[in-house]
Amino acid sequence: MSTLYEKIGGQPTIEKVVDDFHNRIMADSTVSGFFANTDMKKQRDHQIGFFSLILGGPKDYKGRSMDKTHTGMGLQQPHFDAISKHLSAAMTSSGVSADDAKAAMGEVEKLKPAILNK
Ligand code: HEM
Repeated sequence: MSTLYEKIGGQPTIEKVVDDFHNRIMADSTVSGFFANTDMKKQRDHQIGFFSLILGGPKDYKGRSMDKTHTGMGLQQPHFDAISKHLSAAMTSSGVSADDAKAAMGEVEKLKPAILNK
């Protein structure tokens, strides 16, 4: 059975999704401020590694755990919803099918308790 990572087109699609995702985040003033001190080049590498990992692709994520990463940011449900919306839109505009995008967002949804850990 092929993984979601393979189904959506592997590394090239993930790279496209992450670039589009970051453009959307930085254009949204409700969430862009959280990334004011973030090295977006490093963030790009980590996001590509992370999405590969959670979609069943190569396990070469080099970043921190989701609870450690987001702790102390005071994140609330609306922040999570905004970021999820940008990720979902980035997948659709990168050619990921509606079904595959929905399945991928299901994996992201599972991380919510760790990300909104306060
Ligand atoms: C929706 C699901 C989310 C996923 C899958 C996700 C994933 C990640 C990953 C993989 C990293 C890299 C960690 C590292 O480099 O060690 C990261 C960092 C970060 N995330 Fe998220 N995140 C999510 C939601 C959010 C939300 C809702 C916010 C705020 C609105 C946010 C703000 C940040 C910031 C500011 C960083 C960079 C921290 C730094 O500069 O060290 N994330 N996230």
